[in-house]
Amino acid sequence: GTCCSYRLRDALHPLWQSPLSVPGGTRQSPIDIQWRDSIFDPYLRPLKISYDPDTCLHIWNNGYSFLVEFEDSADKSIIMGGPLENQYRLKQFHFHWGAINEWGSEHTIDSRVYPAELHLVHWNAVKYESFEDAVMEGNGLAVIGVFLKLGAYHDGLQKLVDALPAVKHKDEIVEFDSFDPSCLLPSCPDYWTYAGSLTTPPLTESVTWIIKKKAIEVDEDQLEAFRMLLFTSPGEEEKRMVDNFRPLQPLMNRTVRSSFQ
Ligand SMILES: NS(=O)(=O)c1c(F)c(F)c(S(=O)(=O)CCO)c(N[C@H]2CCc3ccccc32)c1F
Ligand SMILES: [Zn+2]
Repeated sequence: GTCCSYRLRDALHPLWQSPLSVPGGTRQSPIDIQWRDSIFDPYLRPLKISYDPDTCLHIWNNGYSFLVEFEDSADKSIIMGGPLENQYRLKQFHFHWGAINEWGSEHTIDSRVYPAELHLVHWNAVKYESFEDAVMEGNGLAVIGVFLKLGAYHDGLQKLVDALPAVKHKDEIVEFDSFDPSCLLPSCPDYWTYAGSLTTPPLTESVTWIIKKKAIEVDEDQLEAFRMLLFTSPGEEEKRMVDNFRPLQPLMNRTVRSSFQ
């Protein structure tokens, strides 16, 4: 029956590329966000997001996920406000997803798992010279997380979905232009925020996480398109790119703040 295959699936599902836990880590990600334990912070400002579609460079399968990278040599695609002291530049966005719709997101809300999660990765270009420097600093990065749930077809996502066959294998890359990722954000401004880490190597504790309360809806075919990507290079034995999420990490001595009551 399906139940045992789930258990089997769970037991077999490959550990995400990063170690389960980081020795000495006190602010690791992802976490389960308990809505009732989050604290409304009236001093949290609205998040200001301004992306320039002309900074969009290419879409790339790097063997972990597929990502869309942006030209970040100027303050063209930026976020500010919210919990952030400075302006952060968009570097890339990528997704995490499961082999089936029952799991796939990295963060969870009251233990609810979503089939996928979008991450928009930004770096503090006011304080640091480069993304690589910012990755090592406590206030270096800001990642916006958006949950994807099964529902209506998502028009904005389709341009990405249509490009995926061209990056089926690891290290395939294609030009991708004039895409504005704000079309992937829910219209509701509400978010949670907490101090965390990258969820892939180098797992540095340099991320201010901003997790949107509202999920965006995508349809089954769009989710399935993610699952036809491969972790493997051409010529290697094919391994489907699925379950590329890190397990939940302990909250330890952290508070999750909400921008809403
Ligand atoms: N969930 S997450 O937001 O922590 C996160 C990822 F999950 C993820 F897969 C990637 S990656 O670029 O695809 C793989 C390399 O780490 C990055 N990329 C970042 C991490 C390190 C690094 C170095 C250069 C460019 C981008 C990144 C990432 F920030
Ligand atoms: Zn991610």
